[in-house]
Amino acid sequence: MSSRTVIRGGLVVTASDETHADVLIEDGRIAALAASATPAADAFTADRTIDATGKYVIPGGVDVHTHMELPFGGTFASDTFETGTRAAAWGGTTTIVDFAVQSVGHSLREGLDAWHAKAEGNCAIDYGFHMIVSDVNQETLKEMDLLVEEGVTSFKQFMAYPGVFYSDDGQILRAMQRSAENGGLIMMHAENGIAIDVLVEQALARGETDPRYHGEVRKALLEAEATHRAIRLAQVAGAPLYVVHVSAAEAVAELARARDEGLNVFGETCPQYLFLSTDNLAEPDFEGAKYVCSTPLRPREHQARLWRGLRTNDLQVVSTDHCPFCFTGQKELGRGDFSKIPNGLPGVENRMDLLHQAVLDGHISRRRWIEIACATPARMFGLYPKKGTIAPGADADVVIYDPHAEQVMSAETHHMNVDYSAYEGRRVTGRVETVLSRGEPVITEREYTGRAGHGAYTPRSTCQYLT
Ligand SMILES: NC(=O)NCCC(=O)O
Ligand SMILES: [Zn+2]
Ligand SMILES: [Zn+2]
Repeated sequence: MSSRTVIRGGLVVTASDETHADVLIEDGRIAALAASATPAADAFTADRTIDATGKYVIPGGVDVHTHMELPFGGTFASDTFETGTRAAAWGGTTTIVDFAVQSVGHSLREGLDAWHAKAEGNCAIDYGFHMIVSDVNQETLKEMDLLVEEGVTSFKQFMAYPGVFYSDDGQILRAMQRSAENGGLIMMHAENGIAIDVLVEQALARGETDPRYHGEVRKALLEAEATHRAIRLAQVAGAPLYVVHVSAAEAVAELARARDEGLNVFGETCPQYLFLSTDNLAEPDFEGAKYVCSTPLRPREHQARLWRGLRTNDLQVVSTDHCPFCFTGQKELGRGDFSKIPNGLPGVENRMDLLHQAVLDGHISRRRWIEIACATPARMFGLYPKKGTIAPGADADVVIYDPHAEQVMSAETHHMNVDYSAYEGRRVTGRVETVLSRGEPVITEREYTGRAGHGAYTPRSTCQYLT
């Protein structure tokens, strides 16, 4: 039986437009938009009406960098696909793209199957997968072609974490050459991990064991150097490149230079680099461990360059790199040795709100908010226009957003399965009120009305952002 919902009276904000319009949803998709209070809109009939007067009607967020249940440093990221996707919905995100992991000595297929098994039947919102390639060999390269065909069209490689996820330059070049042929997009963790490991060893030998040394050894110059090297390897391979979790001003400069040269090089940053800094890493009593992630938080001065990059489109996407570890029992593994603190921050629930606050603070425009958090990530990873916009034919992944509601971020009230908030006590204006995923209410006026298993695996086409 056909079901129809109409959202009336809101300001519909997409990456390209802001219009007071009513939105008609039919069978899980956007059926039509019409200017509010006009005969065309009044003609919309529906089983359910949502009053969005005074609110924004925005596309559901697309977070293309999450790590639910990631094994790391002898433990696992604390959000499962069930808890993590529920929290994402609370924060106005309706699609995640998570990272399936190939372990060294195993195939891509084994890794992908394992991640499908973790996610299937458990997600509240739609999801797709990138593939972490940890072991580039002839078989892996062939498998990359098959994965692209079946909708896993992006591959993460690491210039960091020697002995775990690390690929050397030859392996990176080979994977890039393959992606130049098969249409895949290489996502790069750009830090010189070999040099960093030397600095880690030297710091520990000097007795520098506190969390703040994590930030000191993972130098901005070593992020910039790796970013430069990745760009030039991609150029030699004739492949596009997407650099993940960019945090250093010097790395943004490398991306900007390459883009000025006309290369298909893209960059993502994350809220933690825009809103947090080495001040957090230096918090006493081991509290700084809460902020250990890689690339690391940087001194506050880097933030202005990141915001500028977002405005000038030298950075195109803000995703979360959501990779939560509880302070108790997980981050504590690194007491007395910062290199044993599991790397990662929680944030899947906070991204849309923090970026809305950035609109209010004058860093970005309202449409740019939607562009970097919804539309471009969808385009970059082959999900557009099904995801990332509000237009006829798109999935009805829609958020009713109250731009005036005040909230204080806190672990007391968040829904992520982690015992601290990286933004504890931060006041922001703006809050998600209602969330639809393919027309189904997941959050209804700040009550969870979704269900594990509603979220569907979403195969992706290749990158739609190439020039
Ligand atoms: N970023 C981080 O610290 N943890 C997750 C793994 C990664 O993205 O490198
Ligand atoms: Zn990474
Ligand atoms: Zn990550």
